[in-house]
Amino acid sequence: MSKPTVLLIGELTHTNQEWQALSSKYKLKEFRTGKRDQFISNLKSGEYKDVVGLYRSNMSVSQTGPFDAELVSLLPSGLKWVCHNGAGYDNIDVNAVNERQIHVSSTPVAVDDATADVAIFLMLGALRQAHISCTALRQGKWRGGAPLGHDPKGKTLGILGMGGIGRAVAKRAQSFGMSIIYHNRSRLSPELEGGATYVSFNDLLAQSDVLSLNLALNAKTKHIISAPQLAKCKKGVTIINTARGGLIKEADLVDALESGHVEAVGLDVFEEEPKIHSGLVRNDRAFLMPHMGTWTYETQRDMELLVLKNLESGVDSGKLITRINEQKGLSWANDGDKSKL
Ligand SMILES: NC(=O)c1ccc[n+]([C@@H]2O[C@H](COP(=O)([O-])OP(=O)(O)OC[C@H]3O[C@@H](n4cnc5c(N)ncnc54)[C@H](O)[C@@H]3O)[C@@H](O)[C@H]2O)c1
Repeated sequence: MSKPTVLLIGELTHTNQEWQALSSKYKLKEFRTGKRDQFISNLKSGEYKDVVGLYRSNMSVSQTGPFDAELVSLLPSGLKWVCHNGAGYDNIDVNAVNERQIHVSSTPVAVDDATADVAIFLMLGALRQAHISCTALRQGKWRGGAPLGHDPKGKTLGILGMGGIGRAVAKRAQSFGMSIIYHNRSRLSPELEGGATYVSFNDLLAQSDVLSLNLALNAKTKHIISAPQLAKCKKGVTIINTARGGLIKEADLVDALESGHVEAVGLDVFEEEPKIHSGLVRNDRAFLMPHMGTWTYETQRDMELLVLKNLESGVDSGKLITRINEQKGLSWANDGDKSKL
């Protein structure tokens, strides 16, 4: 029997050996570099017609563009497994893949600690308005007139989206002496809540001293924080976003920051990356990072390994380890015991 064919899209950084080792049981194809036009032409020419599973990532969007309805419609008819590197997968049209019954995995869990670390880093940086003193120091101005910052101790941290990362942020923030409230699609079990208090969305806005966004971006959550929600926040609130830029209407956030209603922000993600609203760049009370949530050796390797494990598990046993939420419970997408993460 011939070996199944799998396709790598984009580069691997830490697991090239593991990928090559798969050649013992699969035929390997690669599209590491190139552009969308070329990828589409390869699809149309039948170069990938035998591919049953593929590896892609948030980074490989620069090679193929998003897996939108156009691209999904051109994927080989025998393709069953799309294994995605990234906890967020807003660059995959979930309706289009579901219509074709293509199974999709992402990389939750592996990203939790590193992204939560960045959320805490941004929170402390924003509370201290660290941008001002760090910039002044390099300009030879020592503290440069930096204002006094704020301690996290005794403050209320509100978490919107209490999934893997939200819970990891909560755990860290508790050790700073913060009280934690959260809002989620559904209330968690006491075990998962870990001492955090479930509140309504409006109460979350009204009671948080620091508001951390930790939910996925989709049609329902786009601009979930814009002018009306910002108006409901406490005056002087600090806003942290490590999830996706499109959750916040950036122009409204800039207005609220300039008026002082929002005292400081800590942002890792932006509405039109890599473009950043000029009102954020010029504001000293904005502590900014260029989407570095999972940017560590250990986490990047763990994520790549998890994608390869999903690919193997899909192709070899017909089950994914970390299937995307939108496919859980669908009759054609049953992972049995495997979907436990
Ligand atoms: N900055 C980075 O580098 C980086 C790294 C990893 C993940 N992320 C982003 O972080 C997001 C969260 O990741 P995760 O692994 O914790 O996801 P997750 O699926 O474990 O958790 C998301 C939570 O949000 C909740 N939620 C969804 N819609 C909601 C709504 N309208 N209101 C309230 N809660 C809602 C869900 O119920 C779930 O509990 C990802 O979607 C991804 O976009 C960013």
